[in-house]
Amino acid sequence: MSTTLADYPAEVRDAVARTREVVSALHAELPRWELIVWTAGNVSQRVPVAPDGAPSDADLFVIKPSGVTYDELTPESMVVCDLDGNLVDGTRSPSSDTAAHAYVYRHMPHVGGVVHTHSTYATAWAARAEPVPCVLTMMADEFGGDIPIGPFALIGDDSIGRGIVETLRDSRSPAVLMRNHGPFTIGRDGKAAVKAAAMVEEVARTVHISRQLGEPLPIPQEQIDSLYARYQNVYGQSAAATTTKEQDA
Ligand SMILES: O=C(CO)[C@@H](O)[C@@H](O)COP(=O)(O)O
Repeated sequence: MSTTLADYPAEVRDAVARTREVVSALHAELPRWELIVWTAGNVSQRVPVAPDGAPSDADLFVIKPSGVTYDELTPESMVVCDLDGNLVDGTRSPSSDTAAHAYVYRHMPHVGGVVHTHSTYATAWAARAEPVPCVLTMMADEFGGDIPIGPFALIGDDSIGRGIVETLRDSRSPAVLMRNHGPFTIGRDGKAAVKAAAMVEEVARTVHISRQLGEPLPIPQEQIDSLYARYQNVYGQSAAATTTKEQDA
């Protein structure tokens, strides 16, 4: 007997409804940042079922319905699956990458969001199976080093998800370029994964253009580490910055 959303407590059903709104809105970011053509991309976000929000294999996730154009997407059209990729709620078939997203959520509990695109420059690097070298401070900030290449894998079973996890498990990068296919990104939530998808396309383009006119210069590892630590822990509206402003007020 398959599980349906009605089998979950009201708190989970409410969390699913909120996550449908988030994931539906995040899909508009893919055409906004020119990361996709037609329907060639998808976003998902984990829905923890534990009352304390701790991730577990019992979690659900919300993902795009397969083959639906972004202007047709609504929160109600989003599909809910369990971490085995089984349909829990939805009137349409889930994304063809559902198994890959589910595998990532099962094997990387810290991951709350997954994105897949075929963005042009990142996919061009994937076609050559060449990692994007860390030659920009923005790469050190967001990726902590080179952007790695994952193995060639056919769509539809755990192959792609296994390749994503095996590649990213020991990497600081939130992005992997699956050989001959394109980028998959991860994050603490869907928004973080969409950001990584936008950033991987941006740096893939910049490094491509730079290499047309010469060899980009490497950044020493200790500088990469310093840039990564600052960006991940201090950049933006960090608590430290806010506290300082309050003290000065
Ligand atoms: O790469 C592929 C198909 O080869 C898919 O990721 C892409 O077409 C998006 O599929 P969905 O519309 O999410 O099922």
